[in-house]
Amino acid sequence: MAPINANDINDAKAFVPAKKVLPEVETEAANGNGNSSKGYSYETLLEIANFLLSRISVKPHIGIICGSGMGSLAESITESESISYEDIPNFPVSTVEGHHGKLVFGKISGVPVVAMQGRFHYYEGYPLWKCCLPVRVMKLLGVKTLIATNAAGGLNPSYKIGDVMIVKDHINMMGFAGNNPLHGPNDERFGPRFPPMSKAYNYEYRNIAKEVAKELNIDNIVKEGVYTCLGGPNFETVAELNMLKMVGVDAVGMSTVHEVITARHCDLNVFALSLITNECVTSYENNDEANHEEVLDVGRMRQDILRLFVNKLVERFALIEAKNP
Ligand SMILES: O=P(O)(O)O[C@H]1O[C@H](CO)[C@@H](O)[C@H]1O
Ligand SMILES: Nc1nc2[nH]cnc2c(=O)[nH]1
Repeated sequence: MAPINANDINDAKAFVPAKKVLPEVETEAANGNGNSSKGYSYETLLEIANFLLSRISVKPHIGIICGSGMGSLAESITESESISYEDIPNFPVSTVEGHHGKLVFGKISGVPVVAMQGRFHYYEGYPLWKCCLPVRVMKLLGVKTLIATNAAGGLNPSYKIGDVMIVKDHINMMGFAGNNPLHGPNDERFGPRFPPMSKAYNYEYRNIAKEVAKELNIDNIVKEGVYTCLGGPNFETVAELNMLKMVGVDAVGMSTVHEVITARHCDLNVFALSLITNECVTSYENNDEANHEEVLDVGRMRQDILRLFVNKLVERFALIEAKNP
Protein backbone atom coordinates (compact mmCIF):
# COMPACT_ATOMS: atom_id res chain seq x y z
CA MET A 1 0.00 0.00 0.00
CA ALA A 2 1.08 3.60 -0.51
CA PRO A 3 3.19 4.84 2.40
CA ILE A 4 1.98 7.63 4.65
CA ASN A 5 4.01 10.62 5.68
CA ALA A 6 3.86 13.10 8.51
CA ASN A 7 1.55 15.51 6.63
CA ASP A 8 -0.79 12.86 5.36
CA ILE A 9 -2.44 11.56 8.50
CA ASN A 10 -6.13 10.88 8.19
CA ASP A 11 -7.20 12.66 11.35
CA ALA A 12 -6.37 16.34 11.17
CA LYS A 13 -7.75 16.98 14.66
CA ALA A 14 -5.36 14.64 16.43
CA PHE A 15 -2.43 15.25 14.14
CA VAL A 16 -1.93 19.02 14.10
CA PRO A 17 1.05 19.96 11.93
CA ALA A 18 4.34 19.67 13.74
CA LYS A 19 5.82 22.87 15.08
CA LYS A 20 9.19 21.24 15.29
CA VAL A 21 10.71 17.79 15.03
CA LEU A 22 11.29 16.40 18.48
CA PRO A 23 14.51 14.48 19.07
CA GLU A 24 14.56 10.85 20.16
CA VAL A 25 14.26 11.01 23.93
CA GLU A 26 16.05 9.14 26.67
CA THR A 27 13.75 8.98 29.67
CA GLU A 28 14.84 7.61 32.98
CA ALA A 29 12.42 4.66 33.11
CA ALA A 30 9.42 6.98 33.05
CA ASN A 31 9.00 5.90 36.64
CA GLY A 32 12.30 6.22 38.37
CA ASN A 33 12.83 2.47 38.63
CA GLY A 34 16.29 2.65 37.16
CA ASN A 35 15.58 0.97 33.80
CA SER A 36 16.83 3.41 31.26
CA SER A 37 14.35 3.56 28.37
CA LYS A 38 14.27 5.28 25.02
CA GLY A 39 10.99 6.72 23.80
CA TYR A 40 10.47 6.41 20.04
CA SER A 41 10.01 9.59 18.04
CA TYR A 42 6.97 10.18 15.87
CA GLU A 43 9.16 9.48 12.84
CA THR A 44 10.17 6.04 14.14
CA LEU A 45 6.53 5.14 14.74
CA LEU A 46 5.73 6.35 11.24
CA GLU A 47 8.44 4.05 9.89
CA ILE A 48 6.84 1.12 11.69
CA ALA A 49 3.41 2.07 10.29
CA ASN A 50 4.84 2.42 6.79
CA PHE A 51 6.58 -0.94 7.08
CA LEU A 52 3.22 -2.53 7.96
CA LEU A 53 1.44 -0.67 5.14
CA SER A 54 3.98 -2.09 2.70
CA ARG A 55 2.89 -5.61 3.82
CA ILE A 56 -0.89 -5.32 3.92
CA SER A 57 -3.66 -4.72 1.42
CA VAL A 58 -6.36 -3.08 3.58
CA LYS A 59 -5.96 -0.32 6.19
CA PRO A 60 -7.64 -1.24 9.48
CA HIS A 61 -10.48 0.84 11.00
CA ILE A 62 -10.75 -1.05 14.28
CA GLY A 63 -7.90 -2.32 16.45
CA ILE A 64 -8.33 -5.25 18.81
CA ILE A 65 -5.94 -6.19 21.61
CA CYS A 66 -6.35 -9.84 22.58
CA GLY A 67 -6.00 -10.52 26.29
CA SER A 68 -4.22 -13.48 27.90
CA GLY A 69 -5.62 -16.69 26.43
CA MET A 70 -7.90 -14.74 24.08
CA GLY A 71 -5.79 -14.94 20.93
CA SER A 72 -8.57 -16.88 19.25
CA LEU A 73 -10.46 -13.58 18.88
CA ALA A 74 -8.28 -13.07 15.82
CA GLU A 75 -9.38 -16.38 14.31
CA SER A 76 -12.58 -14.84 12.93
CA ILE A 77 -10.54 -12.52 10.75
CA THR A 78 -11.00 -13.27 7.06
CA GLU A 79 -8.61 -12.36 4.22
CA SER A 80 -6.04 -12.39 7.01
CA GLU A 81 -2.45 -11.22 6.68
CA SER A 82 -0.29 -11.98 9.75
CA ILE A 83 2.98 -10.36 10.66
CA SER A 84 5.11 -11.66 13.55
CA TYR A 85 6.32 -9.04 15.99
CA GLU A 86 9.87 -10.30 15.44
CA ASP A 87 9.64 -9.30 11.79
CA ILE A 88 8.58 -5.71 12.50
CA PRO A 89 11.51 -3.30 12.88
CA ASN A 90 11.64 -1.65 16.33
CA PHE A 91 8.66 -3.66 17.62
CA PRO A 92 8.81 -5.39 21.02
CA VAL A 93 8.28 -9.17 21.19
CA SER A 94 5.82 -11.18 23.30
CA THR A 95 7.30 -13.23 26.14
CA VAL A 96 4.18 -14.42 27.99
CA GLU A 97 2.38 -17.73 27.52
CA GLY A 98 -1.02 -17.11 25.94
CA HIS A 99 0.28 -14.19 23.83
CA HIS A 100 1.29 -15.39 20.35
CA GLY A 101 3.15 -12.30 19.19
CA LYS A 102 1.50 -11.49 15.87
CA LEU A 103 -0.44 -8.69 14.24
CA VAL A 104 -3.34 -10.08 12.24
CA PHE A 105 -4.82 -7.78 9.59
CA GLY A 106 -8.00 -8.56 7.65
CA LYS A 107 -11.76 -8.25 8.04
CA ILE A 108 -14.45 -9.11 10.54
CA SER A 109 -17.91 -9.01 8.96
CA GLY A 110 -16.41 -6.94 6.16
CA VAL A 111 -14.90 -4.37 8.57
CA PRO A 112 -11.12 -3.87 8.18
CA VAL A 113 -9.41 -4.67 11.48
CA VAL A 114 -6.06 -5.36 13.02
CA ALA A 115 -5.72 -7.65 16.03
CA MET A 116 -2.76 -7.87 18.36
CA GLN A 117 -2.40 -11.54 19.22
CA GLY A 118 -0.25 -10.78 22.20
CA ARG A 119 0.20 -7.56 24.15
CA PHE A 120 3.16 -6.17 26.06
CA HIS A 121 3.20 -5.90 29.83
CA TYR A 122 5.23 -3.79 32.19
CA TYR A 123 6.31 -6.90 34.13
CA GLU A 124 8.01 -8.27 31.00
CA GLY A 125 10.50 -5.45 31.42
CA TYR A 126 9.03 -3.00 28.93
CA PRO A 127 8.52 0.60 29.99
CA LEU A 128 4.89 1.67 29.69
CA TRP A 129 5.45 3.77 26.55
CA LYS A 130 6.78 0.65 24.82
CA CYS A 131 3.86 -1.50 26.02
CA CYS A 132 1.59 1.04 24.29
CA LEU A 133 3.62 1.63 21.14
CA PRO A 134 1.28 -0.55 19.03
CA VAL A 135 -1.65 1.71 19.93
CA ARG A 136 0.10 4.70 18.36
CA VAL A 137 1.03 2.59 15.36
CA MET A 138 -2.64 1.62 15.00
CA LYS A 139 -3.55 5.31 15.04
CA LEU A 140 -1.04 6.02 12.28
CA LEU A 141 -2.49 3.14 10.25
CA GLY A 142 -5.93 4.77 10.33
CA VAL A 143 -7.60 2.95 13.24
CA LYS A 144 -10.46 4.94 14.81
CA THR A 145 -11.62 2.59 17.55
CA LEU A 146 -9.69 0.39 19.96
CA ILE A 147 -11.24 -2.70 21.51
CA ALA A 148 -9.00 -3.82 24.38
CA THR A 149 -9.63 -7.17 26.05
CA ASN A 150 -8.00 -8.60 29.13
CA ALA A 151 -8.10 -11.39 31.66
CA ALA A 152 -8.73 -10.13 35.18
CA GLY A 153 -9.40 -11.25 38.71
CA GLY A 154 -12.93 -10.51 39.92
CA LEU A 155 -13.09 -8.42 43.09
CA ASN A 156 -16.77 -7.56 42.96
CA PRO A 157 -18.36 -10.33 45.06
CA SER A 158 -21.23 -10.70 42.57
CA TYR A 159 -18.83 -11.63 39.73
CA LYS A 160 -18.35 -15.28 38.76
CA ILE A 161 -15.52 -16.92 36.86
CA GLY A 162 -16.33 -16.64 33.16
CA ASP A 163 -18.25 -13.36 33.49
CA VAL A 164 -17.42 -10.57 31.07
CA MET A 165 -17.04 -7.09 32.51
CA ILE A 166 -17.55 -4.10 30.26
CA VAL A 167 -14.99 -1.61 31.57
CA LYS A 168 -16.76 1.61 32.50
CA ASP A 169 -13.73 3.28 34.09
CA HIS A 170 -10.30 2.56 35.48
CA ILE A 171 -8.12 3.55 38.41
CA ASN A 172 -4.58 4.16 37.25
CA MET A 173 -2.73 2.80 40.29
CA MET A 174 0.62 2.83 38.50
CA GLY A 175 -0.03 6.41 37.49
CA PHE A 176 -0.50 7.35 41.15
CA ALA A 177 3.16 6.41 41.56
CA GLY A 178 4.17 8.52 38.56
CA ASN A 179 4.38 5.70 36.03
CA ASN A 180 2.41 6.82 33.00
CA PRO A 181 2.83 5.96 29.29
CA LEU A 182 2.66 9.69 28.48
CA HIS A 183 5.53 10.54 30.84
CA GLY A 184 8.21 12.57 29.07
CA PRO A 185 8.11 15.20 26.34
CA ASN A 186 4.72 15.44 24.62
CA ASP A 187 4.41 15.29 20.85
CA GLU A 188 1.32 17.33 19.94
CA ARG A 189 0.96 15.32 16.74
CA PHE A 190 -0.37 12.50 18.89
CA GLY A 191 -2.32 14.57 21.36
CA PRO A 192 -2.34 17.23 24.06
CA ARG A 193 -0.02 17.47 27.05
CA PHE A 194 -2.90 17.10 29.50
CA PRO A 195 -5.52 14.78 28.01
CA PRO A 196 -8.80 14.37 29.89
CA MET A 197 -9.75 10.85 31.02
CA SER A 198 -13.24 11.41 32.42
CA LYS A 199 -14.82 9.90 29.28
CA ALA A 200 -12.14 7.31 28.59
CA TYR A 201 -14.54 4.43 27.91
CA ASN A 202 -17.00 5.47 25.21
CA TYR A 203 -20.51 5.71 26.70
CA GLU A 204 -22.34 4.91 23.44
CA TYR A 205 -20.17 1.84 22.80
CA ARG A 206 -20.79 0.57 26.32
CA ASN A 207 -24.53 0.85 25.76
CA ILE A 208 -24.23 -0.90 22.40
CA ALA A 209 -22.31 -3.70 24.11
CA LYS A 210 -25.13 -4.14 26.62
CA GLU A 211 -27.67 -4.30 23.76
CA VAL A 212 -25.52 -6.81 21.90
CA ALA A 213 -25.22 -8.92 25.07
CA LYS A 214 -29.03 -9.07 25.22
CA GLU A 215 -29.31 -9.96 21.53
CA LEU A 216 -26.82 -12.79 22.01
CA ASN A 217 -28.60 -13.88 25.16
CA ILE A 218 -25.45 -13.56 27.25
CA ASP A 219 -26.57 -10.58 29.33
CA ASN A 220 -26.63 -12.80 32.43
CA ILE A 221 -22.81 -13.04 32.29
CA VAL A 222 -22.11 -9.48 31.13
CA LYS A 223 -21.44 -6.92 33.88
CA GLU A 224 -20.05 -3.41 33.95
CA GLY A 225 -17.39 -2.14 36.33
CA VAL A 226 -14.11 -0.49 37.21
CA TYR A 227 -10.75 -2.05 36.27
CA THR A 228 -7.35 -1.43 37.69
CA CYS A 229 -3.91 -2.46 36.54
CA LEU A 230 -1.04 -3.29 38.85
CA GLY A 231 2.52 -3.75 37.66
CA GLY A 232 2.67 -7.51 38.33
CA PRO A 233 3.94 -10.13 37.76
CA ASN A 234 2.86 -11.44 41.15
CA PHE A 235 -0.82 -11.76 41.88
CA GLU A 236 -2.04 -9.65 44.81
CA THR A 237 -1.98 -10.23 48.54
CA VAL A 238 -5.22 -10.46 50.50
CA ALA A 239 -4.60 -7.04 52.04
CA GLU A 240 -3.92 -5.45 48.64
CA LEU A 241 -7.11 -6.93 47.21
CA ASN A 242 -9.16 -5.70 50.15
CA MET A 243 -7.72 -2.23 49.69
CA LEU A 244 -8.59 -2.25 45.97
CA LYS A 245 -12.11 -3.45 46.76
CA MET A 246 -12.52 -0.62 49.25
CA VAL A 247 -11.60 2.03 46.68
CA GLY A 248 -14.14 0.75 44.17
CA VAL A 249 -12.24 -1.67 41.94
CA ASP A 250 -14.35 -4.48 40.43
CA ALA A 251 -11.62 -6.30 38.49
CA VAL A 252 -7.84 -6.31 38.66
CA GLY A 253 -5.24 -7.10 36.02
CA MET A 254 -1.82 -6.09 34.74
CA SER A 255 -2.61 -4.32 31.47
CA THR A 256 -5.07 -2.15 29.51
CA VAL A 257 -5.03 1.06 31.60
CA HIS A 258 -1.90 2.45 29.93
CA GLU A 259 -3.10 1.31 26.49
CA VAL A 260 -6.36 3.17 27.04
CA ILE A 261 -4.55 6.32 28.19
CA THR A 262 -2.38 6.21 25.06
CA ALA A 263 -5.42 5.58 22.86
CA ARG A 264 -7.42 8.45 24.32
CA HIS A 265 -4.40 10.74 24.06
CA CYS A 266 -4.44 10.24 20.28
CA ASP A 267 -8.24 10.47 20.16
CA LEU A 268 -9.18 6.85 19.52
CA ASN A 269 -12.61 5.70 20.66
CA VAL A 270 -12.13 3.07 23.34
CA PHE A 271 -14.10 0.03 24.36
CA ALA A 272 -12.63 -2.47 26.81
CA LEU A 273 -13.75 -5.70 28.39
CA SER A 274 -12.36 -7.96 31.11
CA LEU A 275 -12.91 -11.69 31.17
CA ILE A 276 -13.14 -12.65 34.84
CA THR A 277 -10.76 -15.60 35.01
CA ASN A 278 -10.49 -16.01 38.77
CA GLU A 279 -12.16 -14.83 41.94
CA CYS A 280 -9.80 -12.66 43.95
CA VAL A 281 -8.95 -14.10 47.35
CA THR A 282 -10.02 -11.52 49.92
CA SER A 283 -10.03 -13.70 53.05
CA TYR A 284 -7.23 -15.53 54.86
CA GLU A 285 -9.56 -18.50 55.34
CA ASN A 286 -9.75 -19.06 51.58
CA ASN A 287 -7.06 -21.46 50.39
CA ASP A 288 -7.37 -20.69 46.66
CA GLU A 289 -4.40 -19.17 44.87
CA ALA A 290 -4.50 -17.32 41.55
CA ASN A 291 -2.45 -18.86 38.73
CA HIS A 292 -1.83 -18.17 35.07
CA GLU A 293 -2.93 -21.68 33.94
CA GLU A 294 -6.40 -21.05 35.30
CA VAL A 295 -6.44 -17.67 33.56
CA LEU A 296 -5.63 -19.31 30.22
CA ASP A 297 -8.13 -22.15 30.80
CA VAL A 298 -10.99 -19.72 31.38
CA GLY A 299 -9.97 -17.85 28.23
CA ARG A 300 -10.26 -21.13 26.28
CA MET A 301 -13.57 -21.96 27.97
CA ARG A 302 -15.08 -18.63 26.93
CA GLN A 303 -13.42 -18.27 23.52
CA ASP A 304 -16.52 -18.96 21.41
CA ILE A 305 -18.75 -16.53 23.32
CA LEU A 306 -16.08 -13.84 23.35
CA ARG A 307 -15.47 -14.22 19.64
CA LEU A 308 -19.17 -13.89 18.91
CA PHE A 309 -19.45 -10.86 21.21
CA VAL A 310 -16.42 -9.05 19.81
CA ASN A 311 -17.42 -9.80 16.19
CA LYS A 312 -20.84 -8.22 16.77
CA LEU A 313 -19.25 -5.25 18.51
CA VAL A 314 -16.94 -4.67 15.55
CA GLU A 315 -19.94 -4.70 13.24
CA ARG A 316 -21.90 -2.25 15.40
CA PHE A 317 -19.00 0.10 16.18
CA ALA A 318 -18.17 0.28 12.47
CA LEU A 319 -21.71 1.52 11.80
CA ILE A 320 -21.22 4.33 14.32
CA GLU A 321 -17.83 5.19 12.84
CA ALA A 322 -19.41 5.37 9.37
CA LYS A 323 -21.92 7.93 10.70
CA ASN A 324 -19.14 10.05 12.28
CA PRO A 325 -16.25 9.88 9.80
O1 LIG B 1 -4.14 -8.39 30.86
P1 LIG B 1 -3.90 -9.62 30.10
O2 LIG B 1 -2.80 -9.50 29.11
O3 LIG B 1 -5.15 -10.17 29.48
O4 LIG B 1 -3.39 -10.74 31.14
C1 LIG B 1 -3.69 -10.85 32.52
O5 LIG B 1 -3.44 -12.17 32.87
C2 LIG B 1 -2.04 -12.35 33.17
C3 LIG B 1 -1.92 -13.06 34.48
O6 LIG B 1 -2.48 -14.34 34.41
C4 LIG B 1 -1.45 -10.94 33.27
O7 LIG B 1 -0.70 -10.65 32.12
C5 LIG B 1 -2.68 -10.08 33.36
O8 LIG B 1 -2.48 -8.78 32.86
N1 LIG C 1 -3.27 -8.58 38.84
C1 LIG C 1 -4.04 -9.59 38.45
N2 LIG C 1 -4.07 -9.92 37.16
C2 LIG C 1 -4.85 -10.93 36.78
N3 LIG C 1 -5.07 -11.44 35.57
C3 LIG C 1 -5.95 -12.45 35.69
N4 LIG C 1 -6.30 -12.59 36.97
C4 LIG C 1 -5.63 -11.64 37.66
C5 LIG C 1 -5.59 -11.27 39.04
O1 LIG C 1 -6.25 -11.87 39.89
N5 LIG C 1 -4.79 -10.24 39.36
